Amino acid sequence: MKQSVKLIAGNWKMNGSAASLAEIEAMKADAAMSPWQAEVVVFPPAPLIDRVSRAVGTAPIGVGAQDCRAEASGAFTGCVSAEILHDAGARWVILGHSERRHGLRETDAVVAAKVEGALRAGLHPIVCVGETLEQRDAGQAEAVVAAQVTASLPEALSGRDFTLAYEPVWAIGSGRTPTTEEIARMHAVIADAVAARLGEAAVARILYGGSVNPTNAPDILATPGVDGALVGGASLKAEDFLAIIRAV
Ligand SMILES: O=C(CO)COP(=O)(O)O
Repeated sequence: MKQSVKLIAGNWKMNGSAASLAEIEAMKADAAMSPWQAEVVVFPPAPLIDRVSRAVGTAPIGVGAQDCRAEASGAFTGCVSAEILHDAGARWVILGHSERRHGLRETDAVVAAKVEGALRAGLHPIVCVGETLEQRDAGQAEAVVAAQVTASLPEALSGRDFTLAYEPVWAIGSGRTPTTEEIARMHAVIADAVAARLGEAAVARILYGGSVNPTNAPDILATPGVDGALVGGASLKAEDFLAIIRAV
């Protein structure tokens, strides 16, 4: 059954240092003041996962990684497996982010293999999909996103709890977002594609990501079919991220 609690995920991307632990402390203080209505997870760069996990302690903040290698171990210099991330304290992993699909030419098949790796290691996957501006302008957005969903989700997800994130490539870091009607429509397309791929019983939380900020978060989070947000830039400062968490 789909979790009714919304998920607010903070993707730090290639930002952060030991000084970022102060943001975790600020989040913990806020959570201790009054309970959040959302599930909250932060995704620091891999070398910070251990320290962030320790800083979180028993606070209601999940910790995840921004990517993993599909294999469990081996001669893959510079790569990190889901098992290693789990050992460091991660319980979540973002897979198929557009900055990896487009910047690093990661294919749907590679993403699907990484999802299997995440499940094997006990990490909860957040699989990202989204169209480019060219694809949107050509009227292909829904077909592109549905095809990404179909090809990025392995059979192994049947009956499992997982998360998808709709992140239009043109909305990431641009200050531009689709209208809430466009977001609602695409989330329905994604839900249909999940059902077609994994069966009617399959349900996943579907997040929206791309230029979410404290101002637009209330409308986006109230949009039908939106089960939370994947936040980039606005997750780096506790003040902004907390405003988005409190918008739920
Ligand atoms: O890519 C994103 C989150 O994964 C979105 O980034 P921004 O919120 O900075 O647009």
